[in-house]
Amino acid sequence: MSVRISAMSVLPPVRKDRVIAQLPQCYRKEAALHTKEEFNNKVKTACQEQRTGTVGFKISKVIVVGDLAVGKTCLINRFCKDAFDKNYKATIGVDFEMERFEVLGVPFSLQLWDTAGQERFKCIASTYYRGAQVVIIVFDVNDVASLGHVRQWLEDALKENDPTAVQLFLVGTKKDLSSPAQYSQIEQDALKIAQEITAEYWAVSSLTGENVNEFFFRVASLAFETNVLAELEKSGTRQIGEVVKINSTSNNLYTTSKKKQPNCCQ
Ligand SMILES: Nc1nc2c(ncn2[C@@H]2O[C@H](COP(=O)(O)OP(=O)(O)OP(=O)(O)O)[C@@H](O)[C@H]2O)c(=O)[nH]1
Ligand SMILES: [Mg+2]
Repeated sequence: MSVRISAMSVLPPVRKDRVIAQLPQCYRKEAALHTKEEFNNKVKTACQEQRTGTVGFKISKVIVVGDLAVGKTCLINRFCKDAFDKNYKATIGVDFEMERFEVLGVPFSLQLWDTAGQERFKCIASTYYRGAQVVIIVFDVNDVASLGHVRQWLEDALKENDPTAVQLFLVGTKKDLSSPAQYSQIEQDALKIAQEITAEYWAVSSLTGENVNEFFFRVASLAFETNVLAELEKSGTRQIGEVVKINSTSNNLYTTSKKKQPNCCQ
């Protein structure tokens, strides 16, 4: 497909450690968006046959929300810069990072929006919530109150988005600071909340890096899978990447364009 080749030649190649060839597994089967071991077959075939349409050009918007100082910025910095700062510097409004991946041979990008948890910056931050395909709600596994505020963060994030089109993750941070006994206690509550709000649950440490890459790879993979499936659905019987024949009896294009677009990407 000529368009794809030209786009790939403009962009620098994706980093070797951002190449995803297998579906990364969930953290807890009890609270996962799905528990399949491999990428969806339709998705695999579409990628092999280069029938992924516009997915290769897409940038999925991911918003990261949660109480102040739970570790949102550190989580993003550990993944994007492999860095950790032990000093707290509040995020004012928002920051964002771009991460490029290659999933099943197809380029795919995440735009990670790091938002402020502090009340006084919240209204600035919330203006950036719109158009998110993924919402990551962060809490501190050593701070029960931050877990208690998860539903409020969810409500705020969903006010700006189509709840049916959003993939939700619940992430407990600072795992390095909790003892196994303390951790397993809060995990019970977190799993319950994750199930109730249909979120996938993860626990990480940005200090040690535990599960940070695994988590973001999982986010990229599930967002990618959803995008390809939406693209396949949109194309219906029409083959993505093929020339669409338009003639007087064909209203194929119009029916396609009337369909609801997935609420992702800007
Ligand atoms: N031990 C440990 N400390 C962490 C971890 N993640 C973050 N911290 C510390 O927690 C504090 C707050 O981290 P931030 O990432 O700035 O928190 P935030 O959620 O971005 O805060 P706001 O921007 O105000 O919303 C900092 O002092 C970090 O060093 C972790 O995994 N382990
Ligand atoms: Mg921050």
